[in-house]
Parts: sequence; C-alpha cells; structure tokens
Amino acid sequence: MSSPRSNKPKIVNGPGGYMLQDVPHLIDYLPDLPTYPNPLQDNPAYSVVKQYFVDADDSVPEKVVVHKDGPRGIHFRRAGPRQKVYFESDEVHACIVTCGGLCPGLNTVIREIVSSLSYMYGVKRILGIDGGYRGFYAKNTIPLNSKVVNDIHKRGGTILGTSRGGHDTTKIVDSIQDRGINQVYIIGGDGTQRGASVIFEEIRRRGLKVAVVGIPKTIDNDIPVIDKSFGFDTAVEEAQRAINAAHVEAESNENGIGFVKLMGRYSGFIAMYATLASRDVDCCLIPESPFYLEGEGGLFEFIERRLKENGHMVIVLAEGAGQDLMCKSMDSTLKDASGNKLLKDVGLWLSQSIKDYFNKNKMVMNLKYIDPTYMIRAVPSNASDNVYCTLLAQSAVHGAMAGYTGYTSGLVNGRQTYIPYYRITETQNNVVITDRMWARLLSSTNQPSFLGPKDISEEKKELPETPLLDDGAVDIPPVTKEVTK
Ligand SMILES: Nc1ncnc2c1ncn2[C@@H]1O[C@H](COP(=O)(O)OP(=O)(O)O)[C@@H](O)[C@H]1O
Ligand SMILES: O=P(O)(O)OC[C@H]1O[C@](O)(COP(=O)(O)O)[C@@H](O)[C@@H]1O
Ligand SMILES: [Mg+2]
Repeated sequence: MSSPRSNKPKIVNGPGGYMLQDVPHLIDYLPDLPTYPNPLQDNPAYSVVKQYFVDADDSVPEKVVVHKDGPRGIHFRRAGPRQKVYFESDEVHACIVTCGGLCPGLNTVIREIVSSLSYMYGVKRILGIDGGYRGFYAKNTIPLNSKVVNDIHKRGGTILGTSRGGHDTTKIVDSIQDRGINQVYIIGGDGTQRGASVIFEEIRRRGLKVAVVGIPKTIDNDIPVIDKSFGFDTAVEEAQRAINAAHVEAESNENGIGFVKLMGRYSGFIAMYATLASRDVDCCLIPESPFYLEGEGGLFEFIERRLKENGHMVIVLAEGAGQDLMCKSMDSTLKDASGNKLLKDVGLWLSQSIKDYFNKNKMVMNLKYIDPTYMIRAVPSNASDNVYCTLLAQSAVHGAMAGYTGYTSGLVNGRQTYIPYYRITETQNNVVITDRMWARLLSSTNQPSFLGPKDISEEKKELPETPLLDDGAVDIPPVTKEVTK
C-alpha cells in the first residue's frame, strides 16, 4: 500500500492472483476527515432499492474471459453510492469543465452531473468552467443548476465550450483553491485525462480536500480499458447517413465510387464499426492497417477489379489512414495546441490519386467524395448514449462524494468502475488488425488485407487485442500499442 501523499499506484493483492488497481482516496493524505451518512438513504426514489449502496469490497474484473487455471487478474473498484460520504451537501462546491474535441453526449454528461449533485446529494453550488482548461484562469465561470441544464441533452456540442492547449497546472490549481472548489469534474479525452492527472497530483501535493474526477470522452474511442466511449454509437449511426449517400451516388453512376472520409486520428474504430454496420462498404482504410496503391495486391488493382465485378463501390477512409503515403514534401511535424499531430487531408489526396489512375488507364470512373467529419461529432447523442452518459455521470458523482479522487469513471465489462489515471493515460486504444473483429470486417467487405505474411507475424508480436466490445478473442493478453504524438 502506498504512503500518504505518495504517487505510487495503490495495488491490493488477493488470493488466486487477484489484483485491485485501486484509486486514491482523500484520506490517503487527509486521514482525519469526518464522514457523514449518505443522504440517498432518505431519498424516496432509492430507499426501496435493496442493497442500493455498493459493498466496499466490490470490484470488477478487467478481463471477464479467463482460463480454468488462470489467475483472477486485474480488477477495478466498482462505482456507485457508498454508505458514508466525505462531503456535507452544503459544503460541496463543484465545477465541470469540457476539453478537447467535441463528442455527442457532452451536454448529457454535464446535465447528469448537475442533476446527480443537486437531486441526489442536495448540492447547490456548481460552476461551469468556460472553454476548457484555460477557462479556469482566463474566463468567467457559468453558474449551473438543474433549470439551466434542463434540456441541454437535446443539443450537440457542449454548453460550456471547449478548447485545446492552455493547460497551466499551477494557474488551474490556484483558481480551484481561490474559488474554494472541492469537486472537479473533467470531461475529455486522453489529453484531458493526462491534464486531470497532473491537476490531481498538484492538489494532493498541496494537501487540499478536493476530489478530481475524470469522465472519458473520445469520438475516436482511443481511450484504453473502458468498453467504449460515450457518443461513439451516435457517431457510427450518423456516419451511416454519409455511407448511404455514397452508396446511392455510386450505384447511380457508371463505375461510380462513393468515397467517405470519417474521423479517426490514430484509431480506426469509427470507420470499422460504420463499415460493419452498413454492409454497403467495399473497402475500409484505417490508420492501423497499412496499405499501398500501385501494383499487384494494391488499392488501385482492387478498385479496378471491384468496379469490373459490380459496376460501383463504396470506400470508407479514416482520416489517419495512409498519411505516410502522401507527398513527403508536406510538413508532417505540425501540431495542434494540445500537441496532437495535425493531419494532412488524405481524403482529397487519395480521391485525386484514384481519379488520376483511372484517367491514365483511360477507364470511365465517377468518384463522389463525401466528408462528414464534423457532422458525426456535432450531433446530439442518441437514446442509448444518453442512458450511458447518465450512468457515467452518476457514478462519477457517487465516487467524489465518497471521497475517491484521482480517477476516471468508466464502463468495464458492462459495469461502472473507478479507474486510476495511469491506466487511462499509459496507452492508446487501437484496432488490432490481427483480431477477429478486423477479420469480420475483411470478410464483410471482401477487401484485401494489404498485408504480407511477414507483416501479420510482426503485427501479432506487437499488437495483442484491444476490443471495443467482446470480440471473442480470448487467448492474447491485454496490452495496447503505444502511439507517440
Ligand atoms: N500531457 C498533458 N499534460 C497536461 N495537459 C494536457 C496533456 N495533454 C493534453 N493536455 C490538455 O488536455 C486538453 C485536451 O487535450 P486534447 O489532446 O486536445 O483533447 P482530448 O482530451 O480530447 O484528447 C488540452 O487543454 C491540453 O492542453
Ligand atoms: O479539428 P479538431 O477540433 O482539432 O478535431 C479533429 C480531431 O478530433 C478528433 O475527432 C478527436 O480528437 P480528441 O479525442 O483529441 O478530441 C480526431 O478524430 C480529429 O482528428
Ligand atoms: Mg485525444
């Protein structure tokens, strides 16, 4: 067990190879904090629920598929309300911030944090931080209550605004301290969770009674450990509209190609799931799966063959795919304000390359390029994402009220959990092209893998599985690929 104020991971080992990767608690560095009965015990809506409070020993396994003689493996603390809380209702001064790119469901998460705090725990003081991390020190705050957030879940985007860059730990923690904020809810992707982790470390170093809670947001689904990120289903659904349009255009023209570019900087999950859902896609190109254009087994040959067979085709491309194939003279070292690599527009480049190839070979071809990039993340979340966001927000609030801190609230194997930051920030979730899910995609599109046997064995060595949902892959340990920015 770690000592007070130590930033070593809290690990609890148990029999049969059980390991709990626990999250920090305020009493790790403030051991004398008083506790109070959870006000939920008097809430008429919850008092009828048997065993409503989560048992202190409940934990959730990271892997549900185990071998008979294998170890019990890594577990995370189960999320949910506790018998005792470490904050009195009128003591709580909470704030919420949204950072990074947009994602469907942001407003729902904001709404449900506000509702959980006010309706479940009687909290009255909740602030919205305007425009991401820099809003802590460079902008005014937005007072939030259940009335203000009442119908925001029907809108896309975030009512709080968002931004990249601007993470100044000292200024942010100074602002938290000066305003007397004691619960900080930080909604954002991998970069944001890294930022939350350093904010938590600084708060612990200063010995403040402040719970720091991350809520994972990523349209790209590139956050590890969690089953999937909120808004992902909505984005995949929205992408169907573009793919349908591409199919209609392709079918109606001689040698028609419908070409759709989707988001996915390093991870091709949106493209993969949109393709699998659609069944109209002939070829899906993602960052994790290298491909080449010319010659035998290349993309051009495949397109030509598919057009000859079917008279039309649909291509889905994730924006991070094929970046290496593009003109070397273009500056590929440019970064955005958060340090993420700025991508070149591979969609325009590849569609032009395909046109050039068919012109050169004097073949008729009609390519229609559709770029719905921002449309799929700017829409409001769908019904199932709304429910998901609600549970996520409630879990985040229960954890902070119970004194946990320095964690990301996330769904693991269908259960809400508290995950220590280091597990969220150490790796990135990627499509593993030697997994069954990618094989399912290849078999549904009947596209070539563009890989030789050597590439496959290299890939197998490097990339064990990281499923979005249960992909049936049981025999490879859960390690993800490290991606440098
Ligand atoms: N390593 C880091 N340490 C501290 N803050 C970071 C770090 N990486 C990113 N951030 C901050 O997190 C916020 C969001 O990051 P970004 O990468 O743009 O989006 P996302 O959180 O969606 O990945 C930005 O304000 C950025 O400055
Ligand atoms: O133009 P922006 O706002 O930087 O967003 C573009 C990027 O945002 C993403 O949708 C997601 O990135 P984040 O998870 O960092 O928000 C990427 O797929 C895309 O490259
Ligand atoms: Mg990111």
